Amino acid sequence: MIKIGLVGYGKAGQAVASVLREDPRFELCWVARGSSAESIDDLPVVKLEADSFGAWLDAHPVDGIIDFSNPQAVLSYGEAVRQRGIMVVTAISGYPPETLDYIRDLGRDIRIMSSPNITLGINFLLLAAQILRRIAPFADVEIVEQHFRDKPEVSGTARRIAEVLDVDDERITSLRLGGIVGHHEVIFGFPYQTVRLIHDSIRREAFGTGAAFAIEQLSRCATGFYTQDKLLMRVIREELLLEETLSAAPAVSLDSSVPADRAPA
Ligand SMILES: NC(=O)C1=CN([C@@H]2O[C@H](COP(=O)(O)OP(=O)(O)OC[C@H]3O[C@@H](n4cnc5c(N)ncnc54)[C@H](OP(=O)(O)O)[C@@H]3O)[C@@H](O)[C@H]2O)C=CC1
Ligand SMILES: O=C(O)C1=N[C@H](C(=O)O)C[C@H](O)C1
Repeated sequence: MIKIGLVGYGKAGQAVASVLREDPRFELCWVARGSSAESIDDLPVVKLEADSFGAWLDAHPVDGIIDFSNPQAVLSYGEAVRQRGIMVVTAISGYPPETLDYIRDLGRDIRIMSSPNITLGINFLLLAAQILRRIAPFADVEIVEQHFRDKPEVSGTARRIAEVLDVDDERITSLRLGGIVGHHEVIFGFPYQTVRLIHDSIRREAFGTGAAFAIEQLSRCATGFYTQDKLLMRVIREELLLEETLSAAPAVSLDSSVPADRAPA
């Protein structure tokens, strides 16, 4: 069982906590918050402060941390987890470049995954979009992202899509309306056809299942910096390799009277 500490218990963190608590592979041990240490249900809560977090980790040891707080938190817990070899899945979407550099540096000593969108659906869309971009670099590309009314910044997901497709952020259109959890659409404009790749996060629990996938995959990885699309590609590659191995395996006769090379396919 993987023991987890959750950093951030806001809109996303609460949904992630509910998914983790229902999954028998994990034990959610505690929550770190920014402003209060009031307990949540039966969960221990700590106010995240750099100078005391190491002692908290020693008293409340975990195998991994999942971060749905804000871009500053990793600067408060990074060295404490580095010293203890604790793996990290951070889902923060708006890291400044220097903080991303710090996270990559943490990857020299621990397993750490950082992705602006942790859903499996978006990371599959990223892989599909990159394939289409490679075979049709001449196509026009536009990106649409839609989120709940109060989301202040352009989605980190949209910026990541623009980055991997090598298109300018000016091709991103952002809409803010109602309670939309997260909608992303990549539109490829060809002369005589249009391809639309669309992903909708219907409920924030989608971020919980993505985080569960990430921390479980990360527990099988070597020390290093990872992204969710790389962890997903790792599983796809393993599956394809397994399929290739199985299909290349010689036919095996279960009937000793029939030579293996004559066994039915
Ligand atoms: N990668 C992905 O797939 C997703 C990423 N996100 C990202 O996750 C982040 C949080 O989103 P959302 O839940 O909507 O935001 P909220 O504002 O609802 O929640 C943020 C939470 O972080 C806590 N927090 C703030 N500072 C600290 C700190 N230093 N240490 C610990 N906790 C802290 C706050 O705790 P308190 O209330 O106690 O101050 C608050 O509860 C955003 O960056 C968002 O972009 C969100 C969804 C999906
Ligand atoms: O703030 C959110 O909620 C989300 N933020 C991420 C982003 O900025 O891309 C991911 C997801 O769309 C939800």
